[in-house]
Amino acid sequence: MDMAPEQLAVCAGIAGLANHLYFKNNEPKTGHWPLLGLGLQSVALTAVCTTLTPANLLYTTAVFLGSLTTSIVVYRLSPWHPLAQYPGPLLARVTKMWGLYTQLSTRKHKILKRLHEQYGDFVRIGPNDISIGNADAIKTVLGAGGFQKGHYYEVFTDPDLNQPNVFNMRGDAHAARRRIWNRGMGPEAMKSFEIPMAEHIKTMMGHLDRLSKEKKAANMSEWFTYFSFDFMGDMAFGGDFGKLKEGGDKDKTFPMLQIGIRGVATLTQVPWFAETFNAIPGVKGMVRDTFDFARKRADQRMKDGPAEIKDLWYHLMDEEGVEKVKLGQDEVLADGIMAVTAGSDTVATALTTFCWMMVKYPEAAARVRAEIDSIYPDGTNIFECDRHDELKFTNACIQETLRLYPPVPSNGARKIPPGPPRLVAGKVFPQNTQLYIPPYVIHRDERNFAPAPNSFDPDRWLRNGSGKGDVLNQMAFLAFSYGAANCVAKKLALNELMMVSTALMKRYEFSFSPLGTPKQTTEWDDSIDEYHITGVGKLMLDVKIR
Ligand code: HEM
Repeated sequence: MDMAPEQLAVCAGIAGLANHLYFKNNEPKTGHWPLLGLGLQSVALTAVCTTLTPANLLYTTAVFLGSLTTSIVVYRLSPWHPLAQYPGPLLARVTKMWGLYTQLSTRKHKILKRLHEQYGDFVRIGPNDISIGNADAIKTVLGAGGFQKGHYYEVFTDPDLNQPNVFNMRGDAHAARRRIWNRGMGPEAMKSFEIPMAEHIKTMMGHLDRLSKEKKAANMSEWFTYFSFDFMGDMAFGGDFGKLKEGGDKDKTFPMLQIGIRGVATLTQVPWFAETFNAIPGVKGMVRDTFDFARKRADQRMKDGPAEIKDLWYHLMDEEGVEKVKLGQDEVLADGIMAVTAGSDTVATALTTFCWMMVKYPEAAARVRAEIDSIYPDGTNIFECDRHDELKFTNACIQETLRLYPPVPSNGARKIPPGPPRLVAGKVFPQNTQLYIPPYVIHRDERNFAPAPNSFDPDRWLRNGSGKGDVLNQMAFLAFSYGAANCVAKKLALNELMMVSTALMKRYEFSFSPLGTPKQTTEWDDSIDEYHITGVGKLMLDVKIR
């Protein structure tokens, strides 16, 4: 057949529309097969309708893809789209490329805050994605009977191991894995983890003492990263990674890890591309190298066998022999890697920000020190967590730090399940809508925390909403998320934050070093990068032993 160009255009146009209809109802799970399918359709259309020459192929492809793209764009912007009533940036409503841009910008939390100020509680931040800035949605979305994690989380799987982990499992599988984790986070475990925690803090303080004597500034974000990473090694694999001992990162674990985590965070916006990306030669090998530190520790752990302190490996491998079905080694390794990535930057960011706050607000620091001195007068039992509850103001400062700078500022999305539309905070959402409830936005909303939601006011936690004009909505504190998939290690993380801060505030006075440390709040805000979790830039402090 040799069609006229107009007839060919009509056929290619119809094929484009048909493809849109198909993809609308069958969301692709990979990128390569649909892309290959589109390419083959162009070739087939050209060959069937006319002579297969490069010029004809180009013409058919242009019309075919043009029709497909136009159809998608028009539908997504049209009043017939089920999310048409929700406002948002034009580009976000049309394409996930906008989400990709926000993720790559590392400023997603700030962008979302600005958008909520502009558009209100419900903002369309993707063709099928809504960000909710209203705390009334928390229980429905994240609480018991809430929604399961969306596509966003699927990419948090190491392609080399190809095993899901507690972070991206759903439903019964997630509940079963959480049960094991919860055993590893019980009171007995909390007590035993105090030992390696204290040892690492002492090692870190050795370095700080040295820097103090040499009158050299300490990069606190670096020291806290070494601390949290080493401690996660103990907690997950029964042994640290040696970063604090060596006082550096000679084998360059962190730059590799940073690239890996940032890459995954980017893929959350285009999960269908993850499998394609991982199929690129060399990618799996790169991932393997990135997490080699964990593999080495796991190998060592298997050689060593269980130690007195029961680590996560002990529980997940069921070395106690209480589970009916045992997990495989790769499944355990996947969770171990997840523990290290989930528990390192989060804790390091929180500690660094706390330190920054203590230098920025010297009156608060003086009150923290006075409180610590009153509970631990001679400092001998400073590493015992039992009396942390008595440090009311110190706890309030940590809470306020986590409120203003939640280490997971935007969180991932939950997805409305197949079936009828669901009501969330008075609005209706159709199946497959991805819903975000960003902590950074919720925490800085005066309906939840007033007065001055953007200011550091630790006393708000002590007043507990009782002051004139005070609002303190405990339900809206999302630093550790909420519900069945909240932070499994919340207690452990708080123990770390309290133990480090009490020990350091007891022993040292900190001040901003002249070496380019962010001193203004805006500068500090700008030093924080979001890539699902967050990382902070350098915090150079001069350290004086008290
Ligand atoms: C200040 C420190 C920490 C903060 C603020 C924090 C915050 C969070 C948040 C907000 C989530 C939910 C994320 C989401 O749904 O996208 C989460 C989940 C999780 N966190 Fe933490 N975290 C901290 C420390 C830790 C530590 C030390 C560990 C150590 C193992 C850890 C392990 C996990 C795991 C495994 C999950 C996934 C739980 C699940 O999906 O069931 N976190 N964390």
